[in-house]
Amino acid sequence: MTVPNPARRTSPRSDLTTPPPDAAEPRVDPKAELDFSEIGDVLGNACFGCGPEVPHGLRITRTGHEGSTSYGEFTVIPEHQGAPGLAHGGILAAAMDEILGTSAWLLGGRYVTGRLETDFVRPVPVGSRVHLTARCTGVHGRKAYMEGEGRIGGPDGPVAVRAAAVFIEVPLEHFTEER
Ligand SMILES: CCCCCCCC/C=C\CCCCCCCC(=O)SCCNC(=O)CCNC(=O)[C@H](O)C(C)(C)COP(=O)(O)OP(=O)(O)OC[C@H]1O[C@@H](n2cnc3c(N)ncnc32)[C@H](O)[C@@H]1OP(=O)(O)O
Repeated sequence: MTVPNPARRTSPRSDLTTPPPDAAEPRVDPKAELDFSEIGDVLGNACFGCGPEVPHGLRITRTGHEGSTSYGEFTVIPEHQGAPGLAHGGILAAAMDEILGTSAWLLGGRYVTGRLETDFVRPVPVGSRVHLTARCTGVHGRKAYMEGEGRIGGPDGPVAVRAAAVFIEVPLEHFTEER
């Protein structure tokens, strides 16, 4: 098994996903917390990240949140493989997108991913339970700066993936207008 080189940098952040010096501290909207599951129900459960019955989906379970920090879990199934026996990197990036997005939506706006940066730190075997954590590191205008990680086997397990992102706040029409 490949082990991460401890001398390697441990943050995936580029300048584009680093909050500017005048970014505001994230403030969670208590109403967003209350309405959170309701919004999900209204939009249906077809989400590849969190839909509980999506065939071969990630079926991420949101296990809680504290401030802008949110937690989730999923199990890597054979259909998530890239190399034999190991999770596909795109699957892990999708999982990070989902948990980072969850933390962004806790801020109270409607957010979409503008940029997602990912470090794949160690391979994730099929059958692994991956524990996801995300948080907001700053807000600047419509941009919410996010970071998070996925750990194997438990909340204190070894880090397998780290991500940093910018989510952009969009109006409702982003989702409803005809294309
Ligand atoms: C999302 C689903 C929600 C379901 C709700 C359920 C309830 C909640 C439950 C659960 C939580 C949700 C979990 C979801 C997780 C998955 C999220 C996804 O995968 S979202 C899909 C992928 N992303 C797209 O499809 C975006 C496609 N792109 C666009 O639509 C546009 O490009 C957009 C909106 C991102 C920006 O376009 P503009 O025209 O509105 O705005 P401009 O002026 O270009 O940018 C505004 C600011 O953002 C910066 N910006 C834009 N793109 C950037 C980028 N790629 N990197 C860095 N900065 C960027 C710009 O530099 C600008 O900054 P300056 O205000 O000037 O300082």
